[in-house]
Amino acid sequence: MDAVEEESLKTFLKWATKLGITDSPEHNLLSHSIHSSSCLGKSLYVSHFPEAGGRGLVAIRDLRKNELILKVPKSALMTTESLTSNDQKLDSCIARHSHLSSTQKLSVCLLAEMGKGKSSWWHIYLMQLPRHYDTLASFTKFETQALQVDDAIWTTERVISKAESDWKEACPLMRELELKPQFSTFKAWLWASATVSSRTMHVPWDDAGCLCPVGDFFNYAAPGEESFDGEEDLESRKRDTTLQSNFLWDDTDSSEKKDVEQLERRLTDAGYEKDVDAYCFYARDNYKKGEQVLLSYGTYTNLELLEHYGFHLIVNPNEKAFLPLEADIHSNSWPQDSLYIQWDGRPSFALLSALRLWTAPQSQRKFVGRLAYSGLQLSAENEIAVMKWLVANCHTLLDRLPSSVEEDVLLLDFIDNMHMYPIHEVGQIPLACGDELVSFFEDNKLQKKCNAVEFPLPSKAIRSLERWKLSVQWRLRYKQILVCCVSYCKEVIEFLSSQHISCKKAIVT
Ligand SMILES: C[S@@+](CC[C@H](N)C(=O)[O-])C[C@H]1O[C@@H](n2cnc3c(N)ncnc32)[C@H](O)[C@@H]1O
Repeated sequence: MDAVEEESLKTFLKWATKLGITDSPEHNLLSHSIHSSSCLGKSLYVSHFPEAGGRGLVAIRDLRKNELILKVPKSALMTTESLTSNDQKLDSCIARHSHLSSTQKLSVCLLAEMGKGKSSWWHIYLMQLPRHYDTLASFTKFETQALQVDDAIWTTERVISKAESDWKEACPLMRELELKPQFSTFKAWLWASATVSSRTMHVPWDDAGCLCPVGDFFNYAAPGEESFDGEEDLESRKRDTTLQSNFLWDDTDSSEKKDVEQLERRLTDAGYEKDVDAYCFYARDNYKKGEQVLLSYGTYTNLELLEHYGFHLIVNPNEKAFLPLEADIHSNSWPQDSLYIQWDGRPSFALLSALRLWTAPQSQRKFVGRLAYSGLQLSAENEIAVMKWLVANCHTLLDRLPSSVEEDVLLLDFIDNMHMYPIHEVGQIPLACGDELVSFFEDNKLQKKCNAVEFPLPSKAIRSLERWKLSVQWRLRYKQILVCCVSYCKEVIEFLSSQHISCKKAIVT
């Protein structure tokens, strides 16, 4: 953090203190000195975590799981309501455009507030917001194609066109508000909508949520990593629930459902609490002094994290790799989005069950249906056929993609070290993904005389490089899951085949 950023952070933390934001919430808010120079310093402080989210919050003492560690009063939350209540013109214009979604309205309010510059009551907070984001909506065509997997490319294209149509719909409102031209461009819209998407927190009175100063410094940890007090993990509980509600036990005990609901609620470590009129944040785990304190924003796959937050995780227990499936595999009963390969390479409960049933002879399907839906193997032959189907389909998919795992690893290594080369002769770069690299240079208009590229790259190209890297990392992770699935299936085949042989031997002898 440079001196200017440090000064700006200090000013912000002092401003936040005056609003009653505190990391020592056990003390009465009123007794907490509003003359203190920082609202942090008792439990948390702002720090930098280059490998885990950049700016974030560090524990400055040991924290206990479930301990209340931050409280942000309602008066410090930025919402459409709070922004319009101080601005009559904004209020009446928004009211005339009631057809816009709540996120469109909050995005416009945010741009209107930015347009006020230093005269905005929120100016000090607005200066703390990132200047740009890497969410999918900001991906160029080149960066989108770099995802390689059709589903991911389609999702990105859909997200980009949704952002464009949202902006076009909001343009008449922004014209009415007479926003300065730079605050009503598509680029400005992308910034505002990414701010809303990546930083808002749920509040019960507005679907768009709220911007929560200081609370929005928490970086993300995926739910599913921590233990649920010795209970089985949520995914398996959820799977059970899906199974129960869809097929076999429609008369599920409602206490069972409540139990799962309760577990789901505990996925959120923060929430608006009406009785104290404040947003309250609880430690999701025990933290040692010096550790980054994280928050779970919800359960997301890596593509969803990219879409809403502009990052993804190397290890994400909620990651899913989808395979193209023939219609009759899922037509039976399972929702299509439950049929995937898990982050560890194992087929999901539903995919395994659907494949077992689909692989069984047509005449036996009715008879073995109950077994399959209960998650049981139908027979060793059936299981081997399922595993072989998975191996073959993973291979087909991997072969169809333009680059291999090894090539992606080399490319990422090259991207990371690019800055170390003073000048590149593009034609001489010995990389399997050389064509892609040339496209990156062309896309960013970086080629100069004699095909050479000058470093350091301009800042626009550096940002594009970051997004390209996110795409390559994403597709690499996808391929690694398929590779893990192949290994897993081969192990199962080997195990079942050896058992089958020893069984036959036992019968013969
Ligand atoms: C609510 S903000 C968290 C604070 C943010 N780092 C900041 O500087 O303001 C969410 C953003 O932080 C980043 N982020 C959060 N958790 C992350 C993680 N585990 N890995 C990488 N980036 C993360 C992403 O850019 C995301 O959009």
